[in-house]
Amino acid sequence: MKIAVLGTGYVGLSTGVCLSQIGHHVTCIDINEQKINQLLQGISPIYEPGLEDLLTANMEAGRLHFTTSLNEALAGTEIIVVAVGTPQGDDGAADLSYLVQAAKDISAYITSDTIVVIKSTVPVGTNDFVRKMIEDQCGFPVKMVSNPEFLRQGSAIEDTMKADRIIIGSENAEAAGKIRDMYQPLNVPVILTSTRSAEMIKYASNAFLATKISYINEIANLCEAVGADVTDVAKGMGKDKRIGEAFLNAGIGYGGSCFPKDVKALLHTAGLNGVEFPLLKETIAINEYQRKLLVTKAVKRFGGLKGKKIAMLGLAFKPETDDMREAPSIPIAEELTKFEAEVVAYDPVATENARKIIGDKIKYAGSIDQAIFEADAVLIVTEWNEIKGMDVSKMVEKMKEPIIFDGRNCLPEEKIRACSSVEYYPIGKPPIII
Ligand SMILES: NC(=O)C1=CN([C@@H]2O[C@H](COP(=O)(O)OP(=O)(O)OC[C@H]3O[C@@H](n4cnc5c(N)ncnc54)[C@H](O)[C@@H]3O)[C@@H](O)[C@H]2O)C=CC1
Ligand SMILES: O=C(O)[C@H]1O[C@H](OP(=O)(O)OP(=O)(O)OC[C@H]2O[C@@H](n3ccc(=O)[nH]c3=O)[C@H](O)[C@@H]2O)[C@H](O)[C@@H](O)[C@@H]1O
Repeated sequence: MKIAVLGTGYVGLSTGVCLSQIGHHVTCIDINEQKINQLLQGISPIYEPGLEDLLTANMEAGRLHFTTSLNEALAGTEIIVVAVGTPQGDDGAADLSYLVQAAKDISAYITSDTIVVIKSTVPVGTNDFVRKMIEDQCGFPVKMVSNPEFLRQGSAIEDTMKADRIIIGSENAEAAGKIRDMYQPLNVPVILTSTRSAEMIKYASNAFLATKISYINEIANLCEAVGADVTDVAKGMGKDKRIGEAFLNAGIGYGGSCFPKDVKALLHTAGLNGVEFPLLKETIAINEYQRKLLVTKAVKRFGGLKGKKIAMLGLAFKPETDDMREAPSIPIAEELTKFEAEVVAYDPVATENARKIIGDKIKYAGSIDQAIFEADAVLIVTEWNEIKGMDVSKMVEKMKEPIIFDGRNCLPEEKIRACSSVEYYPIGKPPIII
């Protein structure tokens, strides 16, 4: 099939690469010339394991193309997949301005046979609204399909090629069937729904996962108060198949480009429709509290942070990505500087992106050793393998005081116990003090 993908972010690129990998001819288009120039050289503009290899292989095989030209991408194409950003607007609602522009862009090129697939995460009713917009401009009925994406950054390719399910929402059975055929080589279970249900499935899934995280974080806070261990509690809960083990890692709250904005957008949709949804309000409130928890703990331990050298290990919102959108490291750095601490941060790949957001109110180190040298405390913010694998006994020897606040519960207990002197404060577990 001949397919065009609008947007070369995490979703557009992963979709383009995976559809070409299963034999389709795909042209990806972006308004960002710099991204397209990089892609034309076979360079991925984002850090995503495995992406660049598949990108270059499919380009060399002649199945994957990149352009900034609407005409080149859209003329004569059978399927147009829209994967542009839908960031958070000022009022918490999804900002649909990129989508509206994309709809205007494509309406000049589509025919009555073209299928328009919206893969971006969009509020319920958006497919109907976009269809009307395009139909008003082109003057014939348009075949729309809602096909939300469920990939995670850091495992985008694996998640796309081996998805748990593919949601195809459409009021047009022929269009839905064609999109099912498009994905057929992936051999993944397909669920056919209305467009509105498909749109809702995406938000309901993300909000549920975010709520699961806030729930375990609240249990963690209670575990600390009563002397229980949240890791054991989560393990014990997760073995119940009705609960499941995934997304029960307590920590410093969820971040990233989607959970924070999607939970708020769903709450906004609820409000517009007269549904209060207090559960989601609590999910957000718990997350806000959790994001600052490491600083709260450090302030409690030291009685104040003025002049203390604090090493932040990890900046990206999660490992295996250089994405800093809504990363907990941002409010943590802000809080630490508010308390006049001297902050030195290290991240294996996200430093450049972090510098653009956090700026020079903190220092950036080129290695873990540099960051922790003579530090009064270490705050573990992202559980990169390099950070999990550190030699903790050697590390604490280089610090002024051997104090560690582990926001991801990622350092193995035996490594802590092997230290001759340490104060280790995890989340939702008793501290280890030697
Ligand atoms: N990042 C993720 O892990 C996931 C994101 N999503 C959703 O997918 C959508 C896209 O997300 P990301 O890929 O992270 O976005 P992104 O912000 O990384 O990339 C979006 C791209 O679209 C381009 N763009 C904007 N307007 C355009 C137009 N008119 N024509 C062509 N290109 C245009 C931008 O230049 C940018 O390169 C969002 O709705 C997001 O909520 C869904 C699942 C996972
Ligand atoms: O809509 C989206 O953009 C995507 O959002 C998330 O994917 P992603 O944001 O890439 O990353 P996750 O692995 O879900 O982690 C999100 C945040 O939750 C945190 N988290 C995750 C799991 C957990 O047990 N505990 C926890 O604190 C992570 O540290 C991270 O900050 C969803 O997992 C994807 O299914 C969805 O497609």
